[in-house]
Amino acid sequence: MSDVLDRLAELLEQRKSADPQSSYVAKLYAKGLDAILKKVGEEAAETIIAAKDGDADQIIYETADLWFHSLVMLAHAGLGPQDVLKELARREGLSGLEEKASRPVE
Ligand SMILES: N=c1c2ncn([C@@H]3O[C@H](COP(=O)(O)OP(=O)(O)OP(=O)(O)O)[C@@H](O)[C@H]3O)c2ncn1[C@@H]1O[C@H](COP(=O)(O)O)[C@@H](O)[C@H]1O
Repeated sequence: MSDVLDRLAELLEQRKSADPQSSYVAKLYAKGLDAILKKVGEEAAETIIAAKDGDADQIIYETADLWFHSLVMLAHAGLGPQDVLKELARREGLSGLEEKASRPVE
């Protein structure tokens, strides 16, 4: 499934040189970092409301909006989904170590 994130990240890179009139993402880049962060904030709030309402379809829809705008924010910072996935993988390794460390010595 991370293929979807990689393909989207590549598209977001291409949009850095696209015409803002022809693309939502190019328009967002043209507006700048504050506009991108505003969208991340709005989508986070909409995701929270959807989760409170408990409607599964709406939770998925709003989370997709939040992930998408977070990917735009990462691309603006010269980063991508693989950077975040690497960090999660690193934590996965860490939690394994913590688990082992907390096991009683036999
Ligand atoms: N995944 C998305 C995606 N998710 C959400 N959105 C847009 O994000 C916006 C969500 O904002 P809102 O829900 O607040 O709706 P809105 O009121 O229309 O938005 P604003 O005008 O307030 O910004 C909508 O305009 C959606 O169209 C997306 N726009 C683009 N993509 C992907 O990005 C690719 C490149 O898009 P373009 O740059 O438009 O070609 C597309 O092929 C898609 O794969």
